[in-house]
Parts: sequence; C-alpha cells; structure tokens
Amino acid sequence: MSQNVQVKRKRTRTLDTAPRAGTSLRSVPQSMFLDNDSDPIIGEMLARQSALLQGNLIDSHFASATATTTAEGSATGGNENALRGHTAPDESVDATVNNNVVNRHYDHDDDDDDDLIFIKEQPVQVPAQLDLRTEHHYTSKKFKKQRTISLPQLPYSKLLYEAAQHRAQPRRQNDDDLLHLSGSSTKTIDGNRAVTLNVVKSVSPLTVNDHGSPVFRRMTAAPKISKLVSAAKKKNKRELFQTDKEGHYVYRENDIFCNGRFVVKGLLGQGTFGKVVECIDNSSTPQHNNEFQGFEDPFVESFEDSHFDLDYSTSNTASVPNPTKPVAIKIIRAVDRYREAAKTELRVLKAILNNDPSGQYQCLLLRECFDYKNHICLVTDLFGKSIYDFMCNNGCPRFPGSHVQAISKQLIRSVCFLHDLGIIHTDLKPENVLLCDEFYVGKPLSQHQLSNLSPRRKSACNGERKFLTNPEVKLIDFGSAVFYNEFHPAVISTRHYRAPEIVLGLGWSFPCDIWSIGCVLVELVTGESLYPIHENLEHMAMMQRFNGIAFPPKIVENMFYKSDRKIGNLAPDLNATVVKHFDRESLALQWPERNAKGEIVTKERSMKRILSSCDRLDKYVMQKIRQDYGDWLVINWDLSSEDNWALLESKFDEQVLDREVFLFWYWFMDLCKKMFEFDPTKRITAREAIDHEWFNYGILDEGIASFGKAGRD
Ligand SMILES: Nc1ncnc2c1ncn2[C@@H]1O[C@H](COP(=O)(O)OP(=O)(O)OP(=O)(O)O)[C@@H](O)[C@H]1O
Repeated sequence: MSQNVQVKRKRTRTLDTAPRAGTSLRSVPQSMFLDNDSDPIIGEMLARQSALLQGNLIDSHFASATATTTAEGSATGGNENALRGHTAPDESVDATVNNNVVNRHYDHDDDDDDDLIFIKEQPVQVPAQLDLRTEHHYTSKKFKKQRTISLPQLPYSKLLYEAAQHRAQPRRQNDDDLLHLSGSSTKTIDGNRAVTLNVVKSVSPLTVNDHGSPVFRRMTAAPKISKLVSAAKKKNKRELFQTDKEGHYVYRENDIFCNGRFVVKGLLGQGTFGKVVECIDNSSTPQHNNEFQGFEDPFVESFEDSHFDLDYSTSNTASVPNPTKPVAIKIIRAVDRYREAAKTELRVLKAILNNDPSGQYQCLLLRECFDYKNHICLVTDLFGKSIYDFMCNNGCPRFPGSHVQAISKQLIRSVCFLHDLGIIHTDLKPENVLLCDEFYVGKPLSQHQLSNLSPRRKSACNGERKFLTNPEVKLIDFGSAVFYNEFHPAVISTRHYRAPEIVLGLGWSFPCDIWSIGCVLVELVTGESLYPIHENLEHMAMMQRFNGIAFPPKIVENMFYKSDRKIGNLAPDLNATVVKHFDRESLALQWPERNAKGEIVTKERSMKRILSSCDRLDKYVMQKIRQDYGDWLVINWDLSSEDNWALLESKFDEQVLDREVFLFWYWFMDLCKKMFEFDPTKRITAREAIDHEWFNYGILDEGIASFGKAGRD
C-alpha cells in the first residue's frame, strides 16, 4: 500500500547558498575577532560564528520589525532569514539597523582574554503583546561575556523573557500539586475534599491588562466552510478524496481536494489521529485578506463562559497563501472522538499563533483550518524531516556539541513560551522537532566505523557522518498538549520521554516537559534513546541507575497516599505495575524482583540492560563523548567545576587537557542533572534553563565548521 511507503520529503525552501557561504565567511571584518590566532581553520570557524552571531541579532530585529507587516511576510520571512549572516562586506560591526527601533553594538574586549567578545548593554524592542506600556526595554544588567563559539546565541529572546518575567506565573509544580493536580475528569482533591476543577481555557499569562489581570482572546464567529465545500463538489467533479471505514483519509498521490485548491504530493506521517500530507496549495488568487478573523481584533472579557468557536472556514487564515505553495495538512480522522481531540490541538495552535504570530518561538504556526468531508484539516507550513529521522539516516547519529546546544536552546525557548501560555506539550521527543533546513555536509566514515554499522544504517547514511549546515528547528505536534488547569490524563508522553511523576501516578504539570527535554538532549549527544524500555519496573530501575540515587521518600509516600485513597485520575494498572514494586517500610524500589525464597527472578536480559548498559548519567554520557575528545574527559557532576578540573590536572598531562571542552561538557551535565531531578517541585524550570550557565559556553567542533556551508540534502 502506498501509505506504508517511506515518503521522501521535500525541503521547505531552497538554500540560498551563494550569499550564505560567501557573505557569512568573507564579509566579517577580521578586526571583529579578538582571537588573532594564526590557524586559518580556527580563524574561519570563528569568523563563521561571529557572522552567525551578527546574523542572529539582525534577524531578531527583522523578525520583530516585520512582525507587524503581513503575517505571511513575518512568518516565512523570519524563517528564511533566521541564522543567515546579513552583514555586507563593508558594514560596520556596530550594526545600526533602524534608528527608530534598535541599535546593537559589538565592542571589542580589550583584555587579553582572547576567546571572548563583549556585547554591550542593548536596547531591545519587546513585542506589543508583551509590553503594552513602553516601546523599548533596556537590559537591567550587562550581558555576560560570551564565548565566540556557540550556536545560536539568541540574545533577543533572552531579554524578552527578562522583560516579561515579572508577569509570567512561575511554571513550577507545588508540593500540593503532587497530590491534587491529576483529578478525575471533573474532580480533584483540595484538602481531602472533592471539588470541581475550575476549567479556564486558553489563559495566557503573558497578556494582562493595566491591573495585571489576564486579557483573554477569543475567536469571533466565522462563516462555516461546509457550504463552500458542497458548492465546490458540484463544480469540480475531479475532486478525489476518499475516507476508509475507520475514518482515515486514504492517501493517494495527486488527490485534489477543497475546490481543487490542494494537490496531495506526499505522506509525511500517520497515526491514530489521521494523516499528515504534503500538499501543493494551488490558490492562485488571494482568497483572504491579511486580517486574521477573530485574532486581529481581540477583546477583553471574562472567558468563563466563552469557547473558541471551531472555525472551519477558509477565511480563517494567518496569511495570503502563495500560488503553488507547499504546505503540510494534518487530516484528522472523520470520527467524533478524534474530531473532539483535534479541538484541543486547535485551541493550542490558536493560542500559539495569537501570542507569537511571527513564529519567533519556533512553534509550528497554524495557517488555516477547515472541515472537509467531516475531516478537520489543519494547514501549516511544510518543514523538513525530524531530528529523529536525521539521526536514523546518519552514519554517526550523535550531533556535535554545538548543534546539541543550538537545538536545546530553541527547544527550551519554545517550551518556556508554551509554559508561559499555560500550555504543557506532554509529547516532547525528537520525532516532534523538525528541521527547517535539511542541508548537510557529509564526512566519509572510516572503514572501521563503517564495519560497525547495521546494514540498514549503512545504506541509509551513504557512508557518511552528516553535519547540518543550519540547526534551526520547529516544534510540532500539539495533539497531546494540555492547558495547565484543564483535565490531565493519568498517563501522558511517549514512554521513553516519560517523567517519573507520571509513571508513579503522582500529579504532573509543567516539569514533565523538562524531563522529556533532558531525555532528548542526552539522545542528541549519545545518538541513542536514553530509556529504550517498555514497562514500568524496568523504567523505574533505570531512572534510579541513571540518577545514581533512589526515588526520594517523599514522592514514594505520595504515591502510596494517592493509590491507597484512590485520589485523582490514576492509571488502571498503577498498583499492579508500579505500587507493588515498592516496599512500604523502606519506601525502596524492589529491583531486581525476587520470589518468596529470595531468589532473583528478573530476566537476565533486563538485568544486563540496567546493570551493564546503564551507569550514572555523567559517566554514561562521558563515555560516549570521550570518543570525540579522548580519555582525559572525565566529569563528575557531584564536584564543582573547579574541583573537577583540578582533579583532571592532577591526573593528566596538561598537554592533553582542553579547559574549554571540559567546561562546555561540565555545564551540559549540570543542566542535565537539574532536568532529571526526580522531584518535579525541585526540577529546573524552562525559564531557569534558558539562563543556565551552559549557554554561556561554546565549543569549536564540526557543527560550527559546517554552519552556513553549501550542503546537500
Ligand atoms: N509541518 C510539517 N512539515 C513536515 N512534516 C510534518 C509537519 N507536521 C507533521 N509532520 C510529519 O508528520 C508526523 C506526524 O505529525 P504529528 O506529530 O503532528 O502527528 P501525531 O499524530 O501527533 O503523531 P504521533 O502520534 O507520531 O506523535 C511528524 O512526525 C512529522 O514527521
């Protein structure tokens, strides 16, 4: 069946290779670099990095400056420009972009710290949605000295969050939430009393009125598409669009639907929800004006009794579609319960679009939604393959450190943005992070490396280790996202990325996304899934092994408390697969399992998976990293960076040590440790993670070397 064929996806846009490769490298004045290192390769890498940094700052400006122009211009233009160096050869380093808006300065640091550039205090424009009172914000503190070698710095967003910080509610989980949050569909427990959950929809703490109260936005009613479609059917006999018995759209290449407007060109993904297809949007004449009906004209009101009207009208669009523009369309199954589920996804997508119409926060933007033959269809921009697919087809699935950092930063920003909107993604995984640009530089693998590859990977990777030329990504799949104060299902997340509080049946909230991000980061670094397991006991044993500690008594007590009293919305198999594996006295996980005689009954394979394949995370990750940097790189996350470095100095000849490499990975492990905190009330928040020390360090590696190069797809 054609549905099962792996579809080769098209890139979303062509790479403007000539200016990128040429401009970014050659146009940056050498005087920009404090490092006058005579090594031309290092010099070139630093040049590339500085060009990137410059591009970022300027692009950030362009993104904000164009945000008020046409929605399409800002959305696609923002992507097109992102990460691209714009500096003309003779442009001053002080990039005065627009006197009315922003001046950004790049100064040289006079001291002899030759790896650092110093970025001066900068005025930053904050989008009107975030700050209704003033047009500009100045940073309250100077930027930290930043190493020149890291991708991408995104200073604009950092400041934006600083500016908004006093408004956004802290996205923490309280101790009480551990017991109370996961209520049944309508009930939860407050002080051991059953109360009705107060369901509020689409709260955006970012949008407040002068009194600090939330301002809600809602859709105004818009014409239904049903009439348009039935009229279209009569007119256009060539429409081909079939639905099978289970309500799935039956994928066929070149199907035409929606009044001849969309032509199906490929299958991008499928699941229980329906299918995602790549289509050509043939609308040759603009069918919509730039006014986004229902979004451009927000009004303040109590949200309690209002709902987003599901708007299936083609008039509900963020942009004027280009003729023959490739788009991705999620075609929801024509079955009531999937249609209902899609309404939440739609509300989330609308909240995102409403609060970030230019797509600065790297979340997928909804362009249009309509109802066609009982299928809800969500139209979005088309992006490249997922980082998961990229890893699968790579001779070495590990991403270089600089790319791990660039992707992490974007992911954490996106999630921070979602959390500020009161949205928990709940399904963060590499499959849901798409590349904006699939171009890569390939480096041939050695015979030895090739001989270690599986036949599948060998044929998929073309004998190469691939390095992206642009690590820009988009976060997708809001199909499982929930608003923080609405119904929480008992079990969420794909198993490998599932946080302990979910497995243990405690309440879950924003911190579960942070745990998932931690799993993604480690996977990018090691090239392997951190938790390749399928059942609860092994999962819990592995969590303890990776964290190097047992579950804290507090959360085990909470688990017993909830399960004994049947509080909240518990997984039906919680007792059988989780609770029974803990000792009530010691509160310890009973792993490996033993029979009445005390003999170990856990299968040998499972024992091996946990005891030999896992180790405490700092040791486990470093074992992989050492393949690139040598045996000296040993990081112990219990030590301070100074003590850890002193230990390395005492053990190794200083010739082999590289302090910058050490610091980069030391702070990476520190962030991981904070993301994998068992207790969700103590886990680092997305906002705190944005400001984590790791993002002040960079690393000179193949990721930097490949950035902006003319690659292949
Ligand atoms: N805008 C897009 N551009 C390119 N590919 C896309 C786009 N949206 C979705 N896809 C592809 O379709 C797949 C499924 O989409 P999505 O994750 O939204 O659906 P889902 O039902 O939630 O999937 P899953 O059940 O696998 O999580 C994605 O993994 C991705 O490969």
